[in-house]
Amino acid sequence: MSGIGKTITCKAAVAWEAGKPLSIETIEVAPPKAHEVRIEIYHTGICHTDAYTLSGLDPEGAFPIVLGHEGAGIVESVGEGVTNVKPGDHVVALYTPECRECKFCKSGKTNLCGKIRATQGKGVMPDGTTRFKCKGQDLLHFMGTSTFSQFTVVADISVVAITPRAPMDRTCLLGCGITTGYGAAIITAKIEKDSTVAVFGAGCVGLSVIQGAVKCGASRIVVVDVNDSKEEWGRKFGATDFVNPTKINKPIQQHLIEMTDGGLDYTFDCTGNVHVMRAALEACHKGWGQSIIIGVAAAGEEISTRPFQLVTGRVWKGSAFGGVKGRTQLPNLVEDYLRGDLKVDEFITHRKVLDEINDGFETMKQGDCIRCVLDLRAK
Ligand SMILES: NC(=O)C1=CN([C@@H]2O[C@H](COP(=O)(O)OP(=O)(O)OC[C@H]3O[C@@H](n4cnc5c(N)ncnc54)[C@H](OP(=O)(O)O)[C@@H]3O)[C@@H](O)[C@H]2O)C=CC1
Ligand SMILES: N[C@@H](CCC(=O)N[C@@H](CSC=O)C(=O)NCC(=O)O)C(=O)O
Ligand SMILES: [Zn+2]
Ligand SMILES: [Zn+2]
Repeated sequence: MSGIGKTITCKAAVAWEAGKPLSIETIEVAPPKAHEVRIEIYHTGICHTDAYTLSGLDPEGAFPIVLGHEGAGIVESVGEGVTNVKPGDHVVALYTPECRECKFCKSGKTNLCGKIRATQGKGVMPDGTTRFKCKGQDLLHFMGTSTFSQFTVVADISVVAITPRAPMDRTCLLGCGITTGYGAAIITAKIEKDSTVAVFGAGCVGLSVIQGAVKCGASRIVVVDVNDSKEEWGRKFGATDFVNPTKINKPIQQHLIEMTDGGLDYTFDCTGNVHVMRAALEACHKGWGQSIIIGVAAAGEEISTRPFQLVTGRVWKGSAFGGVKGRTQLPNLVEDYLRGDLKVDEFITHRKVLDEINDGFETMKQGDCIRCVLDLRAK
């Protein structure tokens, strides 16, 4: 019997309150309203941003909520007026939507879309309500995606159809970490051939920056990480050098400047640590070096440096979702992956089922985890 137009009951990992483990619950997922899409999520990655919001340090974090934003699945049903996807389409959820109509989308200058950002940040659908209920209580949505549920509802501008030839246990990772780092190198920084690059933090995002830097023809790619095991990871993706900042007897920026005849052309913060962000900026070459902040820092954290660093030509930038316009550009990344031009499988170090999601969060805190992919349908 078709469930179209009806409420679906399924399993989800619910974050009832900050700092507590997630709870596997049976929840109700209402049908999609106009310009909304209900997706059966097959696979989702766990990203550090999920842990950040769960920790209570996200100023936009509110509870109870269904977290998760790195998900792939199949469209179950669509609301009135949806034209970009249809039931049966294989899709990736987009926490950075693309409406193609707002000032941001039309600017040609950014991938940030303004159409639903305000409601997304409040954890509700564009009409101000939620589609999730558990034990009679409304649950909030997260980043417009909420992929830690077997079914979710998203705005139609927050989803992109991709080829069904691509396995969803891999394409889910294009919903955040890989796309973010790769795009930050290629789209945000636009690294030129023969450039020198330093990547601070070699997790999924940092390794993806390395992958992008290699694609752009960087001549030298230095990984800076506090964990020595990240040297091998960095080299596997094409890094040429590794420095552990805890094992040198001078500030890391000074060390890098000495290593590279005055500093790097491009540096990337992939840690979320504001002190690392400062070091990354100050490790840039005078006159032209650019530092791109990707890491997410906790509420109350601020960056600082001497203005002289900017006066003398260093540039500080940020990047969300790698500057990638999801509906327009994500299908091409999937094709790149299928052609063997984009590494994705290599990032998956752990696999778990939904019931094991809290182990997945614990695993993520260990240095040997790059990405843990959850299968939401397996037991
Ligand atoms: N802007 C955006 O669109 C996005 C931002 N993010 C953010 O990007 C950041 C990175 O994500 P992800 O790759 O998943 O995270 P990971 O934790 O996997 O990677 C971060 C790496 O940085 C290392 N590290 C920690 N402290 C330092 C330090 N002081 N100097 C150098 N290296 C350090 C960590 O080592 P160890 O493991 O030992 O702690 C780890 O290897 C997070 O803040 C995340 O929230 C993620 C996706 C999208
Ligand atoms: N609510 C958070 C915002 C954290 C943040 O910067 N998120 C990134 C994506 S992180 C993905 O894993 C982002 O896209 N930012 C742009 C945006 O519009 O949110 C906070 O306030 O810290
Ligand atoms: Zn993420
Ligand atoms: Zn828009």
